[in-house]
Amino acid sequence: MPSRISDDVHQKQLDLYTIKELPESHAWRSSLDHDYQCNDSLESIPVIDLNDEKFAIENIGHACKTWGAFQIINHNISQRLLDNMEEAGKRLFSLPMQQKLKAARSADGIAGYGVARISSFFSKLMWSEGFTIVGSPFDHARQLWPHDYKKFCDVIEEYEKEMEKLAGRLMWLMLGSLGISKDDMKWACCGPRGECSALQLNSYPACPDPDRAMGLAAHTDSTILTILHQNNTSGLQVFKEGNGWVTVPPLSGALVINVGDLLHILSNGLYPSVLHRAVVNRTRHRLSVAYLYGPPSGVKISPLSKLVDQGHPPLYRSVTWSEYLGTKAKHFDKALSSFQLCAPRIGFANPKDRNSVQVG
Ligand SMILES: C=C1C[C@]23C[C@@]1(O)CC[C@H]2[C@@]12CCC[C@@](C)(C(=O)O1)[C@H]2[C@@H]3C(=O)O
Ligand SMILES: O=C(O)CCC(=O)C(=O)O
Ligand SMILES: [Fe+2]
Repeated sequence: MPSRISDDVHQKQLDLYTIKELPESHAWRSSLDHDYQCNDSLESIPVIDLNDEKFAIENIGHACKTWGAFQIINHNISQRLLDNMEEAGKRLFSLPMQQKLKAARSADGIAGYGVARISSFFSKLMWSEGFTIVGSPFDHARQLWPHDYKKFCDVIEEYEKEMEKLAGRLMWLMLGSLGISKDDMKWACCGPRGECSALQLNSYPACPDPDRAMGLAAHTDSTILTILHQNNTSGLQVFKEGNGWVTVPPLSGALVINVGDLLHILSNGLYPSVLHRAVVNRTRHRLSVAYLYGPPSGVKISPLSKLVDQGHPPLYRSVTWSEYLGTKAKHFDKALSSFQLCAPRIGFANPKDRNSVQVG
């Protein structure tokens, strides 16, 4: 695993839209590096129709076990809202750099504009910029558009509201496929939970040397589940044991669902969190919006008692979301295993370091 690197370069955000040649600071590898290649010839993550709930539960269970990710269609999020969200992201990232920096994420903060938070674990920089929203985007939006922030705030508010409903529904479908009911997990049924999520807007400008660059390095999300909207440009890849890296093709109107580390813990390792990354492209700008869904802040997450017995001891100790996020921020891909109680039954362990920098 890369250890945390603390130098100045990670605080700097270059204007990637104007660079004509890949700088050494962003060159992750030689274009001949086989570890980087992706294997798209076989299969991709399942596409599940939520209109057919009975089939959906079965298919979701299978997808969570085998891929840790799937796409959904007929999810009831309107195309209008997805388009508006994409438009809001474009409007944000196309601002001049000095304007975007007015909403920069502070050194110890979570929300705002900046390089990928996981950058500090790598010696090379990623070919992307991000904007994180936790709760209301009002303060940052006002800094970005002092006279015209309402449009952005309205879209974000509607998007967060709709995503929260969808995330709750998906959580029950995913847990339902393990035989878990609302009675087994009382904490998840309580009232409004606006504070249990974050919205991450990612922008990947066209890159002059995409084979040597990295959009967003391989990681798992520290969530129960993540709902990802990608524009019509591919870039997201998921890692499947036995297959390697597999592209998730953008399907118009579909949303990508990732199993996060907290569902990995809740399911006692039955639904492993998915390792994923974003690669970049020579000609097209890519945009993605991730809705990161977690439990209410005070709730302790541990393997669900229904999934634990003498033959299946709990594999993880309990942890709150904020404790987990803190551990992830410090230890990155060692976070999950640091909560492990004993050796896992299934094949999952910390993946080999697939982000290692090989220059040459
Ligand atoms: C709720 C969160 C998950 C996240 C850290 C954060 O506090 C807000 C940003 C999230 C994100 C998005 C990109 C990938 C990721 C690993 C990162 O660096 O920032 C995730 C974080 C996470 O899941 O740990
Ligand atoms: O851009 C993508 O497809 C991936 C984004 C992502 O993994 C994230 O925001 O956590
Ligand atoms: Fe992610």
